[in-house]
Amino acid sequence: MTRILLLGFGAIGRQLTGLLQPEVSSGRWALQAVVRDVEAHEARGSLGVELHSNDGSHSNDGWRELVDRADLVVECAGVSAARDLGPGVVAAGRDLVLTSVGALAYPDTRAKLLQGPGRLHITPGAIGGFDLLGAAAEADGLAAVRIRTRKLAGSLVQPWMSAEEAADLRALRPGDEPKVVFSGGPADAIKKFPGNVNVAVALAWATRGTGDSATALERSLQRVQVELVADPDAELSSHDIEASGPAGRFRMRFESAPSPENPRTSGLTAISLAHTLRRVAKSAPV
Ligand SMILES: NC(=O)C1=CN([C@@H]2O[C@H](COP(=O)(O)OP(=O)(O)OC[C@H]3O[C@@H](n4cnc5c(N)ncnc54)[C@H](OP(=O)(O)O)[C@@H]3O)[C@@H](O)[C@H]2O)C=CC1
Ligand SMILES: O=C([O-])CC(=O)C(=O)O
Repeated sequence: MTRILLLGFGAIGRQLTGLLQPEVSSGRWALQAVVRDVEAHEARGSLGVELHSNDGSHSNDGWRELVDRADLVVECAGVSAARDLGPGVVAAGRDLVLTSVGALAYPDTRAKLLQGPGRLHITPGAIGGFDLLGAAAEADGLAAVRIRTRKLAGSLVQPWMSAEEAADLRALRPGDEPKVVFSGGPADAIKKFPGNVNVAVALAWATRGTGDSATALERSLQRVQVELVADPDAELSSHDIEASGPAGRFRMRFESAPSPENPRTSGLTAISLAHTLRRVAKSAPV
């Protein structure tokens, strides 16, 4: 039996649990999750997942023990949790699947996550086409890579925004002009919008090309251009990717149904994560 430990059990963790029922109900995989408030999660329904607390009252030893007992750890909690707890997972020799890929934009976290001995797996999440983009980048075939993400204005309000900025976003109504809330590189974007632009860092990862992963990603993060748009007419989140260079010109658009539990998260993220887990489990018995 493969023991999978989820870090976080929100919209993605819960949808993922449903998607993994074939493996779970056949007894091949067992799921545990680390949450901050076990009672609150039990009230929402534990979906057959064994819940453990990470509310700060438990010693780090409790978390470490869970990691040691797991075959694979899957982060789906957020950039901050990924930065705090991810490095310890790979240092303990466990494989880690990262959903909050934005954690890789921080040089210190990136170095630790890529250091091993546990292996780091990146899920493409709410976007795709990484096979094509990765191949083109490896052949030095890309000179420019852009992503434009559109989301409902309310889902882009951040704690650091002034009351006026937040109110302006919330006041956007269908028919109003879309508002560009960020334009720049993925590293700055993820600092400002940690729950919205993990895809931009994942795109940089996919197009890093060859060579040492940390250095290649650093270069790739400089190349990717991000635009984040509050779109009052958006019914779904969308991601438009354009990559061009000697290999050609590639355009892709992703518009997935929202997560059933969190309208700011694309439902494709958990679907993609389930696929990543199956691929990881097949490539190496964890
Ligand atoms: N790569 C991609 O394409 C995408 C990546 N993401 C990433 O996935 C993350 C999760 O998304 P989603 O499931 O929609 O978000 P949710 O807010 O629905 O769920 C996140 C869960 O993680 C829990 N959590 C946060 N920190 C910790 C911690 N230290 N220990 C234990 N649990 C913790 C939260 O607990 P609590 O309820 O106590 O707050 C919450 O239940 C996003 O923040 C984003 O970083 C999201 C969308 C796409
Ligand atoms: O779910 C999405 O559409 C993308 C997202 O939030 C992220 O990349 O952080």
